[in-house]
Amino acid sequence: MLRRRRWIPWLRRLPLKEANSEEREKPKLKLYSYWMSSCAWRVRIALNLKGLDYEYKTVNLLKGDHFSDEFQKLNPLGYVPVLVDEDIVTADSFAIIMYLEEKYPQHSLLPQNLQKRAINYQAANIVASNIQPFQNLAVAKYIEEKLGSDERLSWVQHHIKKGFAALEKLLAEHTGKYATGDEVALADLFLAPQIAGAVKRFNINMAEFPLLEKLNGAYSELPAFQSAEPGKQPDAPDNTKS
Ligand SMILES: N[C@@H](CCC(=O)N[C@@H](CS)C(=O)NCC(=O)O)C(=O)O
Repeated sequence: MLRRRRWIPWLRRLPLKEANSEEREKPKLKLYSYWMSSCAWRVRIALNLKGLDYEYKTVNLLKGDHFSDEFQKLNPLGYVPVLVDEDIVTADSFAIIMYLEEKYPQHSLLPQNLQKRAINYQAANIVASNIQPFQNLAVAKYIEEKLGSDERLSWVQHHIKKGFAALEKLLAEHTGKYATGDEVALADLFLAPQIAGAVKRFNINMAEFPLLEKLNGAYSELPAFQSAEPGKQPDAPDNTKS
């Protein structure tokens, strides 16, 4: 005779319990980063703001780790940063931050106001598309080889100043304590590393860019920004540790 299974109410709770323990065992996020990389720095700020723990994987750009087959499987362009979240691999800081924003919506980086949101996209992309690519290691090295080291510096400075001048105008009517108001948003994650790098690495006089200089002061007081700084990273040389 076929015996009908008795419904045992507590069994219903089992899958939920399993899901919770799986959740706890989830591998941490992995960030492929290099201490000096301004692009990885943007993502480190996003991870900190969202309170996400991650494993730091060093890709030493000066030793050429980014040319290895292993790394190029993660990003065929061979650039840091790359984020691995279980089986999802994302390269490019903008793409990674948008991915984090969707998957981990806590501490949103996108203002509700559409105008502010659009300004955030624009300002972030001025840094990501119209400034940083001109100072990128590979490009700067190429300019130096072709034209010499003086030209390398003036090339980079020219593009930083052009971008900064545009940002000063763009943000003038939107800025508050941070780029587009009194909340930290997407643009700030791109501006902080770019301004700090301009001052420390490329000798830019920020007196020409008072709005950006003021923002830089505000960023330097935020713990999420501080712990993303190059000198705080595990692969930073001892003499740069802060
Ligand atoms: N658009 C990319 C750019 C990535 C990029 O240029 N990364 C730099 C470090 S900031 C890099 O890996 N450079 C290696 C090279 O130039 O060979 C992003 O935002 O992630």
